[in-house]
Amino acid sequence: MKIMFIQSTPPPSDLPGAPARVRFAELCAGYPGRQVLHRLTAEIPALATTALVGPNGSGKSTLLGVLAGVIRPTSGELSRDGTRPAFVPQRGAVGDALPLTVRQTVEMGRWGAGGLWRRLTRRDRLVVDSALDRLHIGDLAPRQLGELSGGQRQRTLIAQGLAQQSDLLLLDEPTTGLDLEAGERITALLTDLVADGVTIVQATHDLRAARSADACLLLREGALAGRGHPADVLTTSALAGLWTDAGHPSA
Ligand SMILES: Nc1ncnc2c1ncn2[C@@H]1O[C@H](COP(=O)(O)OP(=O)(O)OP(=O)(O)O)[C@@H](O)[C@H]1O
Repeated sequence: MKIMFIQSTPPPSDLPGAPARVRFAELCAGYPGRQVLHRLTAEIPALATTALVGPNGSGKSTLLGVLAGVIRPTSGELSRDGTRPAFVPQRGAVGDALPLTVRQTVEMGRWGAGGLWRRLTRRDRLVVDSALDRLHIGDLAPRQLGELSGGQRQRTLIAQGLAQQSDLLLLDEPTTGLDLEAGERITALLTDLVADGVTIVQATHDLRAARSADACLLLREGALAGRGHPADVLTTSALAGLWTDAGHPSA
């Protein structure tokens, strides 16, 4: 898919030698009456993990929304070939009170393949089983979402994303609020998914997770404050400058 608003030169590569899964140039986007993203030019390398980092309100979720195709750019150029992206929302955005089991939650990932509430096919059920296994939550399948720990719920949401069988997985804060071990398990899992052919983009306040990514986009007030390898982007001085007034991310 390619949306063109303004012609501009292609952006340089964030991972030298790596093909891009998504490119955008001079991209502007936001909400009615409120522009949030200002002239972003970057690319998301294919078969790699990219971390979107920045203070609260810097536009990370909005950029994920643009990449997911649910927020339409107001100007600029966006090119995202390949399958429809799968979006994994913030854990907190999924209500505790929803009367859904883990399995039903993962099955919702198949709705896009054939519409709401349709009967699942045998193939759908196999895809769901495989996503549950991949996230090691097969034994939790009958449990209610509201009974799960933060890490278990996060794995359920990622399984729902995997069930969409997209080659582009967009995650909003997948490790934020988890303890060290649960966060590291999620990070390791995302790395494994890349080896399976998936391109990962995650918005995160978790600097450990961001530093283990292959590429990083640093946002400040909706503009790009840095892009490239996390070691080059997430420097002490860059972070100190960004978070002076905005509180600190988790180291
Ligand atoms: N639905 C909306 N309508 C209007 N403005 C919005 C909407 N969603 C977010 N915003 C505004 O857009 C700006 C960027 O928000 P966004 O959620 O993209 O930031 P973020 O970097 O993901 O923040 P956080 O780290 O707190 O999740 C904020 O000023 C926010 O108030």
